[in-house]
Amino acid sequence: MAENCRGYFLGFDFSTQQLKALAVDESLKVVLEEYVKFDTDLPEFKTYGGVHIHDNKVTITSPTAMWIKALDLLLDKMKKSGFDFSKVVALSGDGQQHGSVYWKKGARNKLTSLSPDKPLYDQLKDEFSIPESPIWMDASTTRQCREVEAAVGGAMRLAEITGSRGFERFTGIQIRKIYQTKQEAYENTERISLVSSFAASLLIGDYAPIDFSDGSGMNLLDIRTKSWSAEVLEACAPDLASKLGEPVPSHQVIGNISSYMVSRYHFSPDCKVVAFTGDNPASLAGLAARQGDIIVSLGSSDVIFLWLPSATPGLTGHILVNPLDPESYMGLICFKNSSLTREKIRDLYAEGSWEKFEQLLKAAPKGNHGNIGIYFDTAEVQPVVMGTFRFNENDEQVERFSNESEVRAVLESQFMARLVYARKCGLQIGPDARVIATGGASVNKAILQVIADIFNSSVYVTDVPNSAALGGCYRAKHAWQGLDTPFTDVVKNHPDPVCVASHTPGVEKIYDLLQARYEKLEEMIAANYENKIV
Ligand SMILES: O=C(CO)[C@@H](O)[C@H](O)CF
Repeated sequence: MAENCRGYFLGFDFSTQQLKALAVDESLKVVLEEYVKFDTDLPEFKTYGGVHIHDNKVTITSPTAMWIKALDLLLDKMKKSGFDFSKVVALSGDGQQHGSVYWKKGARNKLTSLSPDKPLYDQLKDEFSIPESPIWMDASTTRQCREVEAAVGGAMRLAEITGSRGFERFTGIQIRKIYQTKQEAYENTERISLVSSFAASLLIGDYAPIDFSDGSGMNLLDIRTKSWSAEVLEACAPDLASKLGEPVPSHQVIGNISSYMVSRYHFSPDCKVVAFTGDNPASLAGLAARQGDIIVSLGSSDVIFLWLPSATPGLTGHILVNPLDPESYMGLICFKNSSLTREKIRDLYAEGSWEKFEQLLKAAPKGNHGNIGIYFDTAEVQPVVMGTFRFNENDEQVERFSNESEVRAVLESQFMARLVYARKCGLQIGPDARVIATGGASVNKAILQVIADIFNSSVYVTDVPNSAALGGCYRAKHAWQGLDTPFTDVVKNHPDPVCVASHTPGVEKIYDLLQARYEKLEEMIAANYENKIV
């Protein structure tokens, strides 16, 4: 493929709260950034944080058609801004992991014959057998987790095959619930996409395949053979393989842009579309991460992930196929109570101001006088617990802290939890490890300082917070240049991460003790509350 093309590389990020587009030129200079925020730009869907939280508080979905309308809006905004679509030589993208889209019978006929005179939304909004897509925040499927684990020989066996034990948000588990509770709709479904492959389908004008990396977040893909595990599919729902299509390597060119996009937005008909993947695998690419880096993504979910040379599945966290090298892997641990929880504490105790939040944080000493607060506004991934729990230095439960202690407590407990689970996943943070922060909250230096102190490591950022969308650009460029070009060459102009926070000498004594208390207190609340919510 062309070496030094004079074109653009475009990346889409279908995340929980918004749809983003980023484009770079062949020197990796950003030439476009555009957004559609679901709650405010598409208020007719009445989402909060891009989602619908159902009355039982554990069923959480997003309207599939909202994502379609967001793409119409985004492309129109790009067109109005004068973006030259004809210069895009390759594109890719990502979607929030685990979410699923259910195309009803006959939808493919519509998808492959779209009229360029009308928006995608007008033509596709009624083509889904399940109009509300289950997404990664859902925690209503604990029973299905245990059923699928039992069917294949236990939690560890499921982890050995698919890289994870049964997790509530994982797609295969969600499909089992849909088969059990909406069987007619399931049988009226001709294709099940992930959010990533659904987005790619809108761009190629046909069903796009699921890639190995995002497919690793389904409890369905055998992460060693990179094919659907027949026994796990059977444990979830009948005739599932025909609805999923064949998975492909994440670097695969899956086709050219659709004639709809050429006619309506003047893309070049030769524009290549590279398989879309999950948002976290895309960030691994967008950060130009290397083995040894520890990525802390601070967004709607906080996620820790890292490049792994081999698969080491366990009962904590997840092993995914690496999006940049199908023979390598990616370790990942996800936490649901993240940015929205931090924002809630900011609104409750810091008058809604990050500046006030930072002042209060500094007013409380590191270690917070021994106060520990655990804030699970929505059922957490691990443990599956919901509620707010405050403990004083004597491990006595209390109703409330001072405002400054509430602020410090939410950050210290969140990042102690992240370290606890990362260690359970086998993560070792060596003296020269780079902790690279990304995501919306990575612009908040106060938060990064807490991470540096608790992780006992320096924290770096790059100046591109939209690492997932940027990962789409980089992956498109890699496929365009040809896979015999090492990815490190493709991203050689990527800005080096900059150290923005260093560990405070001596605080490890404080946090070693606090961390040990945190683990015991979390185990105690989990024992008392596990699964009481479903
Ligand atoms: O569930 C997650 C990862 O396993 C989340 O990070 C979602 O990908 C967020 F969209």
